[in-house]
Amino acid sequence: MPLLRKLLSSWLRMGTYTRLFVPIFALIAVVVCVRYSLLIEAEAADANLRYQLDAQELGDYLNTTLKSGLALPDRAALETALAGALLLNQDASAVRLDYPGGHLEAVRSVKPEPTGPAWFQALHALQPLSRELALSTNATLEMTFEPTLPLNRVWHTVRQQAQISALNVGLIYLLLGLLIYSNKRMLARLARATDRFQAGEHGVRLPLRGTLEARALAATFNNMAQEVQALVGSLQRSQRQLGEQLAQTRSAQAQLLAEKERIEVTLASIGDAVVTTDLAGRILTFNAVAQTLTGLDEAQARGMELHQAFVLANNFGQHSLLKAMAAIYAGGAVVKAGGQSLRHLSGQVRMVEYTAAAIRDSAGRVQGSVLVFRDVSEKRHLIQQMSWQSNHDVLTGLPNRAALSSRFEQELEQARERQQLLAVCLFDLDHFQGINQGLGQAVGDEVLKQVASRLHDFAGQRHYVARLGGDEFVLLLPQMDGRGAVEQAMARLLAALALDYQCDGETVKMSASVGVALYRDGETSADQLLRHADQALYQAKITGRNRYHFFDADLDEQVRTHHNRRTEVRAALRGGEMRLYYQPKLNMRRGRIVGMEALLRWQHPERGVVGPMDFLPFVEHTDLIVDIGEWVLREALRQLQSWRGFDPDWVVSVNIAARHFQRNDFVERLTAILAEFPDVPPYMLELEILESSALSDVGHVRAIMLACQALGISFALDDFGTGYSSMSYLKRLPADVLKVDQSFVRNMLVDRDDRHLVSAVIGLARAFELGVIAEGVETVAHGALLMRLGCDLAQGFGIARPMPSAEVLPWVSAFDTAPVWQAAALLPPIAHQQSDDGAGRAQDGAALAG
Ligand SMILES: Nc1nc2c(ncn2[C@@H]2O[C@H](COP(=O)(O)OP(=O)(O)OP(=O)(O)O)[C@@H](O)[C@H]2O)c(=O)[nH]1
Repeated sequence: MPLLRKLLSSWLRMGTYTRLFVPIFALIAVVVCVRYSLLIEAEAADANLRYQLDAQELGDYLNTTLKSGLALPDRAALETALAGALLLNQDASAVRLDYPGGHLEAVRSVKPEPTGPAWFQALHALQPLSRELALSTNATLEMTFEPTLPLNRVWHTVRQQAQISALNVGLIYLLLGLLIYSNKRMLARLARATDRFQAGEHGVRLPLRGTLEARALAATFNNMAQEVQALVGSLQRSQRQLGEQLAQTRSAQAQLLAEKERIEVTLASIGDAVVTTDLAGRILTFNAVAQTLTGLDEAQARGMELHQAFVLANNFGQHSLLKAMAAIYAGGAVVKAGGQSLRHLSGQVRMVEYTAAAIRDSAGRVQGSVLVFRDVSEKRHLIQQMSWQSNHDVLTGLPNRAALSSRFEQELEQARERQQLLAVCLFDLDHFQGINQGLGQAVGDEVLKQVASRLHDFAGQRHYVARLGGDEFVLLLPQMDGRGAVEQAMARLLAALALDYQCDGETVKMSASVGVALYRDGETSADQLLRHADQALYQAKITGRNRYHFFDADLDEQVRTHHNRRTEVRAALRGGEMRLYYQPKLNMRRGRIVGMEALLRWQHPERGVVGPMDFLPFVEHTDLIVDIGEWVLREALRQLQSWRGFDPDWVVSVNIAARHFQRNDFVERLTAILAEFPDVPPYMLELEILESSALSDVGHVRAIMLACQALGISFALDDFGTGYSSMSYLKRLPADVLKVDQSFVRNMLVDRDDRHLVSAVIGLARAFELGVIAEGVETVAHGALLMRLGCDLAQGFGIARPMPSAEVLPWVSAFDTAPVWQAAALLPPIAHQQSDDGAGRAQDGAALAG
């Protein structure tokens, strides 16, 4: 029993298919055993019956057959009969005849082999037979039978049946197996789909195929999956919504927290004092500034009534505060008050302004109040300071332009009413820029202060002095007795201003120029008077400085013209009407163009091309010349950028005005301009400065030249020979090239002095190892003489006129060194001391040119 239970329990643990197969197999085995034991039994019985009958029949046959042989007795016949008996019955193994004449025996020599297996033989379903027959004539016949053949037949039948059965069973198992396999596959698909579904793939579906059951199962699964998917979808949606709501709530919470924190931090760090109270006026919060301004800390202040902590020094202020707070608690509007004196715990009083407002809940009900106040003592002070500054010049302490303007109106009004003389004197220091540049800004400031002080001392109570800005001052002299008195005053003042200035232990020399405009009567404005004084000042400046000049109505027109011209030139520069023309520079001996001189032209919309002499004089003493110079530099560099590919050895020279060149920031700005054209090497640029401009401050000019040369730029001294420079000056100026002025070159063929001068300049250049170029070469004869004097470089109308940039390259390409130049180059040089003779020979050159 325990074994049976054990078997049952292990069977129950098996899979469905194994569980199904085991009983079927057992059942089939039992059926097969029963069926084949019955079959073997039936077949053996049948075979036994036939076996017995065959033995019986053989006995009967031999009884009959042997009778005649025994009667004779014929031994041979008997033997034949016995042998035939073995042939007739295959089961008979031996036949023995005993008769009175002897005995005979026939034995089967080859016994049949059993075909069945050993176990079958062991069944002994048929036994060997032995029969004895008593024949008539005292003879006995003994027959022996072996059941081998009938048993083989039984085994044959059983085996055949077994094969058929095995085939049947095999087929049944196969079909069953197929059925089970397809079910198993379906279940596996279901299991996979279920797993995927479980893993979150809610869109998974089973294909509707296979057996009816499989399709039904797939449909059921699919329906279920669909419903679950819909369910999960809606669950996820609600979860998402919930999540979003949660996130919103959290973010709102975070915002609220941040807001709260911000408010707290703001309250703590705000520059204003903030106090909040409840409806009874008791303090709830008291920020850091409130604590500083009142001297109370928060713990002390909390719970106090507002007016006990926020104590206003005067009774009226305190009373107004109480009234305002009562109105606010009753729902009143915001109250602002300025100029209140707040008493600190220490007794100190500060100026404050405050704003009080109600704090309301969401329904609009008043919950308390907030009082914001700030210390305005500093602000007041600042306002006072600003008001002073708005009317005064900070450096000198004198009234400024704004203050002057209102005072000027008053003085003018008074002069008009009383018919008195009012003198408007505009002072400008002479070459003040030089003080800044040479001695520094601080010394410049000090000089300005001392000038202001001297003017102020002179002005006293009666007159009025103001600083307009820079180094310009205005002095108003009201109630003057006449032009003579003004002249005397000016002379005295200029003398006072020309006295030495002591700055930081240094003695500074400085003078001033004054422009004076007089108001006698009539309708004129302060602005106009100042303009007139300005024009007079201009005259004082151009007539030598350190002097006064009275406004002259005749000159007014001329100045006005200058002013208009300046305006026009400025507009032309801005409007893009300026052009650069280029004049080629030729190495006459080599017949090669070595560069260009960039020359400024104004492409006037009405007047056509205007030369620089017609407009530069109006602007050369103004900063406009700097703008023009920088435009020229940029334009020349832009042009060089495109010519670089044509000839990288060209040098383009640009004229720089003295005012531009001597500016403090010249090198800095030039560096910046060069940086805008990184493809142009600085050695392609040459700056031409007038010899005369270089003479004004050799030290300064030299420093600028050296700084530019460090950048790679070269220098030419223009119009050389006209500036009367001394050798020592020339020695100090690091020029690269001297440019012989065209006025000498032009006349050198006919004027001996000029020829001497040209020769001297060339000799000077040689002595100082400088390059030399001659301008004004109008004929080949000029060139020939220059080459003979030792100057191979030249420019002038004889080579080419200045031309627009677009014409330069075609001109250079077409330029052909005429044979006359080459012939001239072959002429022998003239020794400098022999230049007189050379002139004669120069005539040969002229002849050649002709
Ligand atoms: N130290 C100092 N310099 C100033 C101040 N305001 C302007 N400047 C300089 O004053 C100079 C005024 O120069 P200008 O009047 O144009 O020229 P200048 O050298 O006096 O030459 P002229 O007037 O033609 O004689 C400029 O260089 C200004 O930079 C200042 O407050 N302090």
